[in-house]
Amino acid sequence: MVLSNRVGSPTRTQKTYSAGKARRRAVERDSPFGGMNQRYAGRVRAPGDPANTKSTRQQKEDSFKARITSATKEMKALKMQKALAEIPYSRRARIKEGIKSIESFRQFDLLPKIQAAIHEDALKGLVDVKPSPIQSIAIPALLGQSIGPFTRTKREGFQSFLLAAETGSGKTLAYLAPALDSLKRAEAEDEAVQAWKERRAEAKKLEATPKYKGPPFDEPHPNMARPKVIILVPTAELVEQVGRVVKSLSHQAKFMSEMLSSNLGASIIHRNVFSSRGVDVITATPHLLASIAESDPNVLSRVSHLIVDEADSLMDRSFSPVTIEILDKVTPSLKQLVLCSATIPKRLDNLLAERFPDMNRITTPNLHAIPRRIQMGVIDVTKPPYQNNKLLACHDALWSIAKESAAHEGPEKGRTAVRRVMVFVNERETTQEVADFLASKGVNAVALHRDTPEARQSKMLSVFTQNDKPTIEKPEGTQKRGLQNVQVLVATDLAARGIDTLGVRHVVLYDVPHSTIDFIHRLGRAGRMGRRGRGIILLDKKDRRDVVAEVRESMFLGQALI
Ligand SMILES: Nc1ncnc2c1ncn2[C@@H]1O[C@H](COP(=O)(O)OP(=O)(O)OP(=O)(O)O)[C@@H](O)[C@H]1O
Repeated sequence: MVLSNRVGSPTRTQKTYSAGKARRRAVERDSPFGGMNQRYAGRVRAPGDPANTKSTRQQKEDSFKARITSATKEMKALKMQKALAEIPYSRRARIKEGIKSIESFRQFDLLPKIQAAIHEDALKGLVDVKPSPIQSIAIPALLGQSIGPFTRTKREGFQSFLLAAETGSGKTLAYLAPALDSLKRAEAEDEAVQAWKERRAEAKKLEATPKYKGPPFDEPHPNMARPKVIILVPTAELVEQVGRVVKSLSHQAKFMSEMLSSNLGASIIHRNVFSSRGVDVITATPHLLASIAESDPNVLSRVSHLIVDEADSLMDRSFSPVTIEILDKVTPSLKQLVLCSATIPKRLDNLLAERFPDMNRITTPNLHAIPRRIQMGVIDVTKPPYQNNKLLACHDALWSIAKESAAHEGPEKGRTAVRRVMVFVNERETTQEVADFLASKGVNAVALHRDTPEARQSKMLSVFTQNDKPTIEKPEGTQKRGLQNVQVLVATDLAARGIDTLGVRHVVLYDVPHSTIDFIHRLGRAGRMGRRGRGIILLDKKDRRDVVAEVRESMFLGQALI
């Protein structure tokens, strides 16, 4: 018995069979049904194609690459309504390289008082402060300084910019610092304001003397009710949030700011904006500002900087008429228009290309990618023990968060950290249903939606925006007690845009979001500015598993969603 040394080679029958198979395949490929039921989309080469002369190895490599690209394209085409504009990876790499050279805010041509306000007020308490990627690119570009990946932009008419960066990446400071810098420089050159300041300083000195009996200084400020910088945001909460940052910078940088939202009563708005004090910066919702401008057109007569934060919302169908109306009114005096957003939906992309073809688009390398520091887990609600009971699954998700927190020994013995969790749903009605169910199980849960009174909305959200680390006495034993250390806000997309939820590490996606844009905004409430975060998504039978799988894969690979 001798073993054959040709055991690896195909037999004659096998050879004939393979040749036949190859021939049949070639015929099928050219038939009207060619290309169907194939594992990979192949490429039929015509005789004489230069690719035929490539080495076998090269051909194999090419076909592998083609297979991967076509498989990825096919997969991407399947999903998510292709809602987001695509940004080529070559451009992202170029920007990433440019950012490396920026290590400190001191590298920017910002006035010393603005630098001081950033370090000592806006980012107070943080050590080793470094500009975030969007700040590294946007601040020099808006200042017209040639450092980083963007070169100096041309200055004629008004300049327009789009700042697009991930959620929680410091966009507010990226647009505020250059706008305030420009405001202070213009003020230094404004003779009327300087003369008024001198007169006021003298009058104040006089008023401080004990013998002075005359009237107090009440000469109107030259900028009375005529702001130079306007920041538009979509909701009253954001007016307060952004307005607070502006106010914090105003102490050192010395300017006057106001907030306009329906949360503040109409009389307060009237008293503040039309008082004899000047106002330099206004943070407002578009509708309120437009209605004030209607009664007094002078309000918008000297605006040099218009900032549209959350531009993907403010340029959508419901807001865009009023946003554009304000833009048209400020255009004669405008120097810079800045649109700011965490996502560039295709619709916004097209609108900008049409209306502002010369817009400077400033995007970060990781735009549209959910950071890898956010983990996402999935609970399949169709499986036991849930049997399509989503409410139960949501309760269990919170239970696992509570347990994880209780297991973590905090700095104080016998105490456990309180976890603030945001649960996002698609429909307003579901918020109350979920909150009521959780409350019936002893969870501290509240519902927030468009019908919640605005003052109450702010109060609810304020718990989740605090950057503190509350603790409670460590619960023992029963499940009910275990859930005392979670605080839950059940909300619609209303709470998903722009709110700086620094106190949130966990987000539960009760419903699968309608688009990648909503995925980005909702998951973006956790893991802000370099922090870690966790998302849990509940999948029921009507949900698109392929979409969720793809989002998870993109998150794992650190790739942009489309
Ligand atoms: N350079 C920095 N270093 C550390 N923290 C920063 C820096 N810049 C801003 N922050 C902090 O990061 C947090 C998020 O900033 P901000 O709200 O501006 O993010 P955003 O990009 O506007 O988010 P969103 O897209 O959700 O609106 C804030 O609490 C802010 O104080």
